[in-house]
Amino acid sequence: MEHLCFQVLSTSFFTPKPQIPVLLSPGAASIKSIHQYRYLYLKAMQDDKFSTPPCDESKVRVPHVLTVAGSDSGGGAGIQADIKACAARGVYCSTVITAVTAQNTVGVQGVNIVPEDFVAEQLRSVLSDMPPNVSILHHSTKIVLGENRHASVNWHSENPLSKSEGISPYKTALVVDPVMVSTSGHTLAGPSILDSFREELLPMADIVTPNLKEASALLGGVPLETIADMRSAAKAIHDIGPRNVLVKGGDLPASLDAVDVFYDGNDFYEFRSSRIMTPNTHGTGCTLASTVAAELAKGSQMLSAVKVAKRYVEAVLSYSKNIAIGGGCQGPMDHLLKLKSNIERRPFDPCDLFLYAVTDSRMNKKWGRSIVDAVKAAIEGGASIIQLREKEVETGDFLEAAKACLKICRVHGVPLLINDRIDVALASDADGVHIGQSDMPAHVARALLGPDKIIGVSCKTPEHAQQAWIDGADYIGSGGVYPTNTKENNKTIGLDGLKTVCVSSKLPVVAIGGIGMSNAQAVMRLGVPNLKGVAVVSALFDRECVMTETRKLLEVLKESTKIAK
Ligand SMILES: Cc1ncc(COP(=O)(O)OP(=O)(O)O)c(N)n1
Ligand SMILES: Cc1nc(C(=O)O)sc1CCOP(=O)(O)O
Ligand SMILES: [Mg+2]
Repeated sequence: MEHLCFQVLSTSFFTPKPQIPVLLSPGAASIKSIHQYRYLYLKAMQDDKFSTPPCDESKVRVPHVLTVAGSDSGGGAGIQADIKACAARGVYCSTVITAVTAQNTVGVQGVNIVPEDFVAEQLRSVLSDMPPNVSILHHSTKIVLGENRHASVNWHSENPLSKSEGISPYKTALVVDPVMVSTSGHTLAGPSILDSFREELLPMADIVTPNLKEASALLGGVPLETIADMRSAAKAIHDIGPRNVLVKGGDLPASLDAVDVFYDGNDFYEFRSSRIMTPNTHGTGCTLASTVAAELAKGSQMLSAVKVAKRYVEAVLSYSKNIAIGGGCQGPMDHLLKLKSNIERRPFDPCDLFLYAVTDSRMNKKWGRSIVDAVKAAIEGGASIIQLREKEVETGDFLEAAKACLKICRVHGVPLLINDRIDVALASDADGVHIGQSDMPAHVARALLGPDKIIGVSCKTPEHAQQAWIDGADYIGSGGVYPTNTKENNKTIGLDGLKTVCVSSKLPVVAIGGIGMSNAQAVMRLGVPNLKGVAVVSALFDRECVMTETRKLLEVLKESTKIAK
């Protein structure tokens, strides 16, 4: 049986309804299925039964891609790639499975094609209930044209919908990514299937995204070796009927960059990205098409959708270039890079607050040391968490310092927080922030930083502490326990004030303000269970040797825990 895998994205251009992207990604189904799909889809567009159910104003509609695709048991391509790419791009993805493959990084061990009727049933299920709410409905289908590909060759003439006025199938845009030749070089479609592909699918497509080999196959085997060849190919494929063509040049010989050529029928656009040397390229085609679908689902125009998809695939490839999944020669990518970077971070442990070193730009200047040197020394001395409190440093320098400090902190497993500056924390990917009562509200910081980053909030009263909990803080900094010269006009709350804050909250607390060798034990002996440590500036950094002072303070703190026991 000859197979032609292709990836299709369809977008409705019914006016005044917004676009509906539909992505067709690698998988298996018969040609009949795509016609059934289009029939159902078009029906959904006009039939009351399928029309969007009422949605009350308070509910939020999400962009939705329906992927009709094959399952890749290895998780790198097909349905799995589409779901992950859509999730990563913030788009809901429902699925119709057209084939189940047994495959891994070594190869494909088996394919089990889902019966056509059951593909159609899945389509009906999704389309009838999760419906053509036209502004957000997206479909994604990856199909293999099977033996019975001729079954619906005359679909257009047979299907009354295709002829009825205003419901031309051409009003539903379709993007086709032909997977005739896989990234691994396997030919997935024989020559006889190409006619049906050219005659039936390309003319319906709004974008077709072949790689070089596929573009060549579509054009009867013309050699494609230069960017000029790619332009000619894009134009020739465009002449077959799709509204837009993206010829992917990943395999272009003698090119340092990966160059893709996009042609919209009027203009050519070249997308260049640096070539990422990695064996982990399985699923790039699916991912590109899924991302185009997802971006269209969000309302992008085609050119912007392609641009964003290119950037996303490049970022995923770069992130995944050294990951090891499976023992075969072509590994998958890891689409959820943003979530992944959060997983790599060690979760916050309240015991991290034990010896909390807070840097100070004036003190570093006074002692002629860089922020990075100050942080290194504090970590060597045993600081368990670092806060960069650099009030007088330019933003660019602060960011560079934060990135450099983060590298050191990660090596030692010490969390790095940024004082006040959510932007610097985000840009440097620091572990979190410390904010005060006059800084950005903690709930806003939480919304910006996401669920994983550490947020500390300064609290002088039980009310502050209660609000910090409500706002999603991870810990409280409470002080000034003693008078301090480091922070101007700081109100001293004393040990009693500290205790009041501690007992009014379940959040872990770190004490701050005027704390050093001479009084750290008194603070720790307060004996409230959620008081986890002391935060110190001048007693560490307004000293000649930061490492020695940190070490000495650590010993004092350890002593205090022994005494407490
Ligand atoms: C651990 C810790 N606790 C309290 C503070 C003070 O924060 P804030 O009130 O925002 O004052 P500034 O540090 O921004 O001057 C802190 N930085 N760290
Ligand atoms: C940054 C800061 N916040 C305080 C608060 O009371 O919230 S006290 C303070 C300064 C702490 O510096 P030192 O350890 O040199 O006294
Ligand atoms: Mg502040």
